Amino acid sequence: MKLVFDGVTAGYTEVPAVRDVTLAIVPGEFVAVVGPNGSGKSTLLKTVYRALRPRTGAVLIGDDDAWTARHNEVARRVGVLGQDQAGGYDFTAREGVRLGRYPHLGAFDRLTASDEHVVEEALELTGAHEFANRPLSTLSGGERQRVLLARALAQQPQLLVLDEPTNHLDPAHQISALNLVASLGITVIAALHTLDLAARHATTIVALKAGTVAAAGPPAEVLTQAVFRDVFEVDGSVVPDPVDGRPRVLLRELPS
Ligand SMILES: Nc1ncnc2c1ncn2[C@@H]1O[C@H](COP(=O)(O)OP(=O)(O)OP(=O)(O)O)[C@@H](O)[C@H]1O
Repeated sequence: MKLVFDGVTAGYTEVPAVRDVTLAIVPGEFVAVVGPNGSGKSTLLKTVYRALRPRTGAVLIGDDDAWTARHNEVARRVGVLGQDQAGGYDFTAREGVRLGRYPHLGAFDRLTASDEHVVEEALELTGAHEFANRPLSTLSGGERQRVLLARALAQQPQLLVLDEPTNHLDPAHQISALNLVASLGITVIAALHTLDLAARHATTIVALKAGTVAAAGPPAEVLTQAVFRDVFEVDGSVVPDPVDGRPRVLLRELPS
């Protein structure tokens, strides 16, 4: 599914948190949105999943404006793992994942056997089946994060919006979660803090600085000395991993 930001400005006060963002994301791309704290990553994602309406500009999902299309159509197509999205703590993990099927159901429909199959598959893929019957309130941060990812997958979306999906995850689950979403072949836009993960998993990196796009393109074009310094205020280099040859991002403090 295509995703377009056309001159998007959005925010919470008179000072916008993202300004005049224009990006065209082609179907199947894995876009990592990176940038320092407060640079507007979550705000930009919120304009896609209808948590914050752009003040000016438009967000297009496929050929439809995210904000004027019928809500259910957008909900069906867009899977979301947001920040602080825990909610429903009395649910078990499995019940939480079942919520991912609701956009596909009519008002009085119940989950069918095939819906339940999709739910079980999402639980398995994320490894959340191990604690599927436990209340969400009893899960660790990383376990809950895997349930939220399973819920987004259970929706079988055409576009996945992930706000710091690796938050709370241990190294093995960080890698498996990003491999998993990349393997789906759908369009993914994910706010990521770890540049190394962005370099290894994304097809495109968008670097935000103070709410505007400082650089956008393939990882090798965006993760440059200039961007490390100008956007992140660190020194950095990208080197091939000695084992698999894929990129590794090494960061250092700026020389004083
Ligand atoms: N609900 C809100 N009300 C007012 N200002 C907000 C609100 N949410 C975010 N902001 C401000 O908007 C700006 C962008 O925030 P945003 O959460 O998009 O940044 P981010 O890049 O996701 O940051 P982080 O890396 O810390 O998660 C920040 O200055 C933040 O303080």
